Amino acid sequence: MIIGLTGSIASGKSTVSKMLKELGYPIIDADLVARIVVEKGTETLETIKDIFGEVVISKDGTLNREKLGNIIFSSPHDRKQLNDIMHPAIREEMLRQKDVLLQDGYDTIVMDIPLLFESKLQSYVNKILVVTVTEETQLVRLMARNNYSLEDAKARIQSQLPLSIKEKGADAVIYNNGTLEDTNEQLKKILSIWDN
Ligand SMILES: CC(C)(COP(=O)(O)OP(=O)(O)OC[C@H]1O[C@@H](n2cnc3c(N)ncnc32)[C@H](O)[C@@H]1O)[C@@H](O)C(=O)NCCC(=O)NCCS
Ligand SMILES: Nc1ncnc2c1ncn2[C@@H]1O[C@H](COP(=O)(O)OP(=O)(O)OP(=O)(O)O)[C@@H](O)[C@H]1O
Repeated sequence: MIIGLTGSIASGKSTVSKMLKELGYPIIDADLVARIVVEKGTETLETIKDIFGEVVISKDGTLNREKLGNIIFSSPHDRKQLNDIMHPAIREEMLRQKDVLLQDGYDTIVMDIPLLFESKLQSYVNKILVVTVTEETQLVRLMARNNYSLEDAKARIQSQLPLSIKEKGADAVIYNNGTLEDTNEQLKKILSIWDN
């Protein structure tokens, strides 16, 4: 079974992903894959440089993530351009990692895909698990974790589909406003139902 783990920025995907890893599930992390495909020397990074200019490349030749993030999170047009460049490479690498895990004998794999709904990847997974929080909780945690201003935090939240829509498209929802123990209990209950 392929579980698609998603939510929105700072809703708690990585937190739940860590819990899944501790329970022995292999994880394919789209955000990590998104870092692999733009490593120094990749074709994808060259294309990003051609489109967005040297301004998004640091002195050591690596991607200046903060500069590119500031550009794309405030411009839907630039964000679409970046997605068109990066998403095919991300999908290819995620599917490669999935095949390796299936060959290694895993029968349940977790794909942590923040943009599962935005990129219409529902057909890549068998079950969709959405981690959701209230907007207030999301803002507070995002600003605390990344030291973003309220404006930057809101720009990033608004660059993704609302959690209310994702909850409707989920096979199961984890409400992550409480304690980590509470979230863990919800996760284990969902897995016990799915694993039967
Ligand atoms: C623009 C980049 C370089 C900024 O890097 P930075 O380290 O500052 O942010 P990070 O990667 O941790 O992403 C922050 C949050 O934004 C989300 N996010 C990333 N890209 C996008 C996007 N194109 N649209 C909406 N949300 C996004 C991430 O899932 C995460 O929740 C980076 O976000 C990126 O490469 N984005 C394009 C690739 C992508 O779409 N990744 C999502 C995989 S599903
Ligand atoms: N139940 C919780 N109680 C308190 N803090 C939490 C809880 N869940 C997550 N957090 C904290 O909130 C922040 C966001 O959580 P996390 O990084 O798991 O979200 P995410 O969805 O993976 O975010 P991103 O999409 O940006 O990677 C982190 O600092 C995390 O430690």
